[in-house]
Amino acid sequence: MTGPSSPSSTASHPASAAQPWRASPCAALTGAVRVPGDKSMSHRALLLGALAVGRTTVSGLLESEDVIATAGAVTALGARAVDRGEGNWEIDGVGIGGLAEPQQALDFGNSGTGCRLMMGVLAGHPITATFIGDASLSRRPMKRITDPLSQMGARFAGPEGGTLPITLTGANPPLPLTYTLPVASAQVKSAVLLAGLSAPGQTTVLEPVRTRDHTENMLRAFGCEVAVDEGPHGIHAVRVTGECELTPTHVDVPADPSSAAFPLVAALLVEGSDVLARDVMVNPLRAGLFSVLKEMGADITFENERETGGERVADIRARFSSLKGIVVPPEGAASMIDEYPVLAVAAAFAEGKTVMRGLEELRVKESDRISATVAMLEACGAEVEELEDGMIVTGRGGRISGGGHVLTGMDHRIAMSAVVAGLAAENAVTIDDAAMIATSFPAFRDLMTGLGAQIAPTNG
Ligand SMILES: O=C(O)C1=C[C@@H](OP(=O)(O)O)[C@@H](O)[C@H](O)C1
Ligand SMILES: C=C(OP(=O)(O)O)C(=O)O
Repeated sequence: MTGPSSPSSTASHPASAAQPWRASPCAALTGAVRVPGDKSMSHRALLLGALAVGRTTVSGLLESEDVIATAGAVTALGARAVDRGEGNWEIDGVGIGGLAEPQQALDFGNSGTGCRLMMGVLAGHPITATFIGDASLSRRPMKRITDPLSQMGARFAGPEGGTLPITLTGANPPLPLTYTLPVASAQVKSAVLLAGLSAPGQTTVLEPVRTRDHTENMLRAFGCEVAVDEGPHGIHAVRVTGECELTPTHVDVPADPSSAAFPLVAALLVEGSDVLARDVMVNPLRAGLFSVLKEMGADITFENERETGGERVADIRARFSSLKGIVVPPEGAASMIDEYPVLAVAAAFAEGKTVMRGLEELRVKESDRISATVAMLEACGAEVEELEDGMIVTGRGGRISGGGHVLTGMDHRIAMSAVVAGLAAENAVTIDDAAMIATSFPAFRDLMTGLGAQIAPTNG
């Protein structure tokens, strides 16, 4: 690919804005919290709202940097996303095919989901748009998206390696496609389905391993027919029929299980703790962490299980527990893909070996999350072995020493996991930069200190 030169100002967090923190051993964490709205659903609510005809309303939208980048892109494309305060948003949708060419490059900051799903949306629009992001997003692979969307007729210009900046010219109309996912990725699945909305006929994504199905669920809520069936060898086929009209609706976004993981794991590790996380989305394709922790002996209970807006929701209670190491089933990786860094922290406090494999995808997240997690645990005095596709953590069934300094590598989940380690370890843990936490969980420190955590900015 050839195309635009590197963006001039895409790093949302220049080095000068680094925010070093110290997380110190604390007494019991107690209380009830409501972590912010689910990130995956928030991106999708904005995108489907933009593609509907008329006004969609959203409550509980996650107002983090990643999601705000998507809201900005939606508005730059002519579908106004308006903040009505306290997580309530309105999106004035322009209909499938109705988005306008943006005046400037679309900057997705640190967000793989926003960027990749929007590529799918715009692949079905006869317009040209340039996608840029911060240093982390500019390293992440985009060929996984541009390959299927090229088969649908979209054109891409960008660096040979298939990274941002990329200029996309949409197809008019795109061709329907049947596509087998080469990696277990809900972002790739969603990009193809979203492009398929503009295609005359049926677009099918074949999933050898099931991934989060929020795009499918939310498309149904907007009145679009999505068929899911299980074929030979357990391969799931997800089909959308294009050229439909999306009807505006109200989306109520439940709390994000990937964010709830941090206070809940901290409660398991800090002696005497008892924490309740309210309204957490527990879609089985997202809730793998909680099953694994229970298998490790965690005292975790789902209370008040119910359904909200097409998704299962529960209040989750976690109490201090003695954990034991297990072999984490690799086939469940997609259902907890963002939770491995904090699971690895829990494993470091468990008795015995926890084996985590089948995690190649972790190498292409905001950081190389296998290397970054291993380095984090080593800095905190834990025993860990890095594997090509995962890691083995050996715990001694008690507190780890802590006392280390963790490099977060522009990765919010490494930063929050290191904080959890510091709260439960024998000695404080410092992190070089907490700034990225705002990409998914801006209120993290306030929420955690409200439970009794000791987390403070330092002078570096
Ligand atoms: O579709 C989504 O909302 C997401 C899918 C996952 O990425 P992959 O599709 O790359 O696995 C996950 O890591 C990301 O945080 C959110
Ligand atoms: C991988 C993540 O997000 P994204 O791919 O949207 O950047 C994450 O939030 O852990």
